[in-house]
Amino acid sequence: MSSSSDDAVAVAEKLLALVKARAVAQAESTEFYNKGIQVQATCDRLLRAVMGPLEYTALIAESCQESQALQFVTSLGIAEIIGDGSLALPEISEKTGVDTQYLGVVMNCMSGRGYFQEEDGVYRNNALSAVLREDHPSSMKSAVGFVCDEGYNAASRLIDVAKRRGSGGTDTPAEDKPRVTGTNLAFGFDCSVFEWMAKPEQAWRGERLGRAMKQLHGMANANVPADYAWSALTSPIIDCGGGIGALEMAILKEERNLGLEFTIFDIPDTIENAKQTWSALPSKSSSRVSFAPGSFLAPTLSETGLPLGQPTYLIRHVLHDWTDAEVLAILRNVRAAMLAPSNTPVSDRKLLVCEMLVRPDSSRFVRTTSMQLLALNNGVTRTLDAMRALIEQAGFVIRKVHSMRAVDSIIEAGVAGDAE
Ligand SMILES: C[S@@+](CC[C@H](N)C(=O)[O-])C[C@H]1O[C@@H](n2cnc3c(N)ncnc32)[C@H](O)[C@@H]1O
Repeated sequence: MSSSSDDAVAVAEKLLALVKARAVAQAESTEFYNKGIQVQATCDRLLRAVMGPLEYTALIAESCQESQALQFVTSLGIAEIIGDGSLALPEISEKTGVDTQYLGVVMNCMSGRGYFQEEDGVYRNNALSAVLREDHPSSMKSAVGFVCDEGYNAASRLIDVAKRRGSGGTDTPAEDKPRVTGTNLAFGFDCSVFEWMAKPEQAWRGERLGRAMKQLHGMANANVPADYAWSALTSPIIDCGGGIGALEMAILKEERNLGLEFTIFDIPDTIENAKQTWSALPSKSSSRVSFAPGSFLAPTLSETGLPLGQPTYLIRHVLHDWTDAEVLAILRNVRAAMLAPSNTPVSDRKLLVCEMLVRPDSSRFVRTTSMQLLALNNGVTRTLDAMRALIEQAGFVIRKVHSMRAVDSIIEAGVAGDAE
């Protein structure tokens, strides 16, 4: 037996032990969640041990082809076209208007990864291809569209951005580095990806991003509403960069949270989208939400439009979109808004930062998403220490860090010092 197959057997035994331990753990427990992450990492270790460096490297390099096969079938709506029935390749080709031979290669790549059930050239949907359908209750269609289009194209220009920024690491002040991103180079615009997607001609991308975020976080952060004591927060809660309010939609689904009040703060175009989205939702939850347009990066507090002196400020999935200097500017503006005079004692005002953090045992999803955030807007997925340092540098004191059965953690902070 070669030493590499010895390793593979040891890893396979570890994998079996983990799968068995997960099978007997309580489905809603932290242990069950953590074992799932360990199973994923151990499967990958097993693959490396069995395949060896050459084949494994070729697989990683060519995974971009699988990503594009996924995009090909998803954007053509093949899962919807097949529906609950079955279709032969020429029929799918005719309905989608694409070359039969190209389609055959792509479908073969997909069925090799487990998508669609194929028998004698006839395809049916299965559990994997079903989530590519728009009408699936846990659809991943927009997530695939966004990751395989903006994410993929932006990442292909990461190296050009890194070269333009030059060496110097984090010691070189961000203002000395050109503000150019992978998306800027890939799509030819020069503002932030959010401003670009808010333009009327790119509205479809902005809407797709909104759905993609909901789908990806539904998958990776579904337990956040249950694992944090939202109902104990003091309202109103100002959600800075709250987007269309995807978090509020999840939190307000729970009866016990219906006493909370939220203000969604975001750039004006996104606020218009958010208002439209909430106008179609039941009043039981929509009556709990109000809106404030502005920019958390404006040069003065009054220009930001941030609601002032409120008890709770929330920043979710925002800081990872920005460089350290930009994060400090955002946090300092939020701190200034928090310090404005009001009836709530300053010592009771709270900042919540809800973010994905990089840890030594982070999953593959966290690591690939970090690449994507970097490519999209020069965003950085930080370690807890790096995030802590920025929050403290901006004048906050961290009170608690909550881990959840999710890729996100929640950092609770107050204003540093006796600021009143
Ligand atoms: C990744 S999304 C997160 C949305 C939301 N917090 C969530 O978790 O679903 C980042 C949000 O930051 C908003 N944003 C970007 N630049 C902004 C600015 N200068 N001021 C306020 N919001 C901004 C974007 O419009 C977008 O909605």
